[in-house]
Amino acid sequence: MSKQSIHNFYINEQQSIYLLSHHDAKKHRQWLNICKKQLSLLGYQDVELIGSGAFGFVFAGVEDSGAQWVFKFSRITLAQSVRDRLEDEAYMLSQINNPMVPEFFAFERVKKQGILMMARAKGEDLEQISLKQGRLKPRDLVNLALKLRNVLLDLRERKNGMSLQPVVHGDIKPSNIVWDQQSDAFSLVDWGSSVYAQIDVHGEPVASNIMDLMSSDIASTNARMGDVYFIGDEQMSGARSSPRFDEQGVASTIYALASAQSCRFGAQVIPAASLGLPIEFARVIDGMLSKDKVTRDAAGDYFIRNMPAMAKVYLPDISLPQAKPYIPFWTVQQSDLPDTVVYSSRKQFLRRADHNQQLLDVNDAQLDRYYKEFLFDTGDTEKAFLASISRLAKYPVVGGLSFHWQQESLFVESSLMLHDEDLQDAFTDAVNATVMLAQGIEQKGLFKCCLFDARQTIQLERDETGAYIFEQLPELQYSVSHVAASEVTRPHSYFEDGKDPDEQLQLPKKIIQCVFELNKIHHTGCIIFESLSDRLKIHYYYRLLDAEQEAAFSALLREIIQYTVSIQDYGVAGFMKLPYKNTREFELCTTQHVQYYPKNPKR
Ligand SMILES: Nc1ncnc2c1ncn2[C@@H]1O[C@H](COP(=O)(O)OP(=O)(O)OP(=O)(O)O)[C@@H](O)[C@H]1O
Repeated sequence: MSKQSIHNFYINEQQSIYLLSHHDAKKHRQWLNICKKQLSLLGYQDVELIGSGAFGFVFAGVEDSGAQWVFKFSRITLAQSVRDRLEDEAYMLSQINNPMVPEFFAFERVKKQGILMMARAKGEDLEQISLKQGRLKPRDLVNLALKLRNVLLDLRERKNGMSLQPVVHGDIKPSNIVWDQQSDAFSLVDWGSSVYAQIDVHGEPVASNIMDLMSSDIASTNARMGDVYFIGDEQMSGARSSPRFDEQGVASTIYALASAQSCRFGAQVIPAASLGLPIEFARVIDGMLSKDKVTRDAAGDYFIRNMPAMAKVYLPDISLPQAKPYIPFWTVQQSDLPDTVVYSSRKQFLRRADHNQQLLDVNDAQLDRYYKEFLFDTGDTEKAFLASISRLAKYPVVGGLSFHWQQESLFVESSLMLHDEDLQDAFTDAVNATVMLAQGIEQKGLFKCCLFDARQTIQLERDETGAYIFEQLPELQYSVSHVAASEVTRPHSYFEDGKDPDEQLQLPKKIIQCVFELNKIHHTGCIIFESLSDRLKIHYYYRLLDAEQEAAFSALLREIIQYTVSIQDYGVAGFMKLPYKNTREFELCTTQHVQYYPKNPKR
C-alpha cells in the first residue's frame, strides 16, 4: 500500500456511520475506498470489507491463483502499542498448523500501518449465523463442541521440538468462529489475544526450555484480555495464561449460541440445562460456566475426555412448535432496512458494587470499550440483560421497551417493529432471552430503551456562536398504520427514572408542550435530542396509529422542529411513547426450569 493511503488511515469505533458527522462519515467511506483500491492495485480482485472488530477491520480479496485472501488492519485510532499487537497476532497465527485455523500468509508494514494477510475462512461467523437462526440446534452445537475440543487439544499438545509449548487462543467466541454450513468447515480466527501458555491445566508452569524458565518472570501474567463477554474468571482477573482460558471461551460460545445471547453472563437465569440440550452435554456446559473453580476445571476435563462420545449420540431434529414471543412485535417487509441503534435510559439501578476492583489497573483497549460505562460494577444477570438489549439492536428493528420491576412481578411495555420477516423466529429467541433475563433481576426499578433507525437521524450543524446552520428546516418522517385506539397513554420521559448530570438537557417548554399534545394522538414513537457543541442530533421514529389525525400529527411534528432550533443547552433528553395495551406481566424467576433434549427423540 502507498504511504499516502496508510498515513490517512482512519476508522471510527463501531458506531453507526449515520451517526457520525458528515465530515467523519465521508472520511470513513473514503478510507474504506482507498483501502479497497490499494488492495486492487496490489492485484487482488473482488475486494470487499468482510468484518470489523474492536481492534481492526478485515477485507477479503482473491489472489491471482484464485486463492481467497484476507487482510486485517488495525484501527488507526488505537494507541500505537495496541496497534503493534497485529504483528504479535501474525506471529502467533504463523505458529499454528491446524485445519481449523486459517493459514498465515504474510505480515507487511507500511509506515505505522501493519497488514496481516491470511487465508480466508469459508462461510460466515457464528455471531451472524446465530442472529439469523436464533438458538442453534443441539446437533450443530454438539458437532461444533467436538471440533472446538479437538482444536483445544491440539493447542495444548503443541510442541516446540521435543518440549511442550501449549498455545492459548484467548478470545474464543461466536464472532471468531467462521462456519460454512454446506461443507461443515469451521475455522477459528482472530489470534490477537493468543499467547504461549504459562501454566498447564494443572496449574504447573510450562517451560519450553530451561532458559525460558530462568529468564521469564514466572509470577506475572503474559495473558491478553479477550472479549469480556466471553472470557472466564481467571483470564478476567489477570491470572497466568493457561489452556483453561480456552475451555472457558468454548463453554461461553456454546452457551451463547444455544441460548440466542451474545455473552456468557445469563447462565444463572437461563442455564444450559433449560435449553433443550442433551442432559450430559448441558451439565458439562453448566459445570464449565460454574463460579467454582474446582467444578469448572472438573467439567473442563470431562469435556475434553468425553466430547467424542457425547458427539456420537444420535440427535435428530425434533419438531417443536416455534417459540411464541413473550412480548408482541410487528413485522413489516421493507427493502430499506433500518440501521438500528439502541439508546437506553440510565443503567444506574443495574449497578452493583464491585468490591474487588480487580480490573482497575488492567490497561487494555477492549476492557475500556466494554467497561467504561457500566459493566464494571454490574452483576452477571444485569450484564446479560444489557447485552441482550444490545443484541436486539443488531436486528433491523425500531421501537421501544420499558421494564418495570415491582414487588412481585415484572411489567414490560413494548412496541417493536421488525423490518425483515425472515428474521422473525430468530428475533423471537432474542426477545424471549431478554424477557427471561429481566425475570431474573431482583432489584426493583425501571429500565427503558428506544431502538431507532440511525439513517433517519437528523443532524443540524452549529457555527462557532452555537447558532444552527441550515437552509431549510428538516422534517420528521413518520409512518401511518391504523390500529384500533386503546386508552390514552402517557408519554415516557426518556430520563424519567432519575436525573443524569451528564446527560440532562433542558428542553424548551414549547417542545415539551408539543410532545404532550402529540400524546393525545394515538401513535407510538420516540424522539431523543442529543445536543453537542458543534451539532444537534435528533434520533427518532414515529408511527401514527390513527390515520384520521394525520393533519394534526404532522403539524405538531413540524412545530417540534421549529422549536428545536431554540435549543441552546447541551446534553441529551428525549421522550418515547408506547401503547399501554401491550403491557405484559411476568413472574420474577431466578432460574428457568430444566428442559433437556428428549431421551427418546423418535417418540
Ligand atoms: N481469516 C478470516 N476469514 C474469514 N473471515 C474472517 C477472517 N478473519 C476475520 N474474519 C471476519 O472478520 C471479523 C473481525 O475479525 P477479527 O475478529 O479478527 O477482528 P478484531 O478486531 O480482532 O475483532 P474483536 O473485536 O473480536 O477482537 C470476524 O468476526 C470474522 O467475521
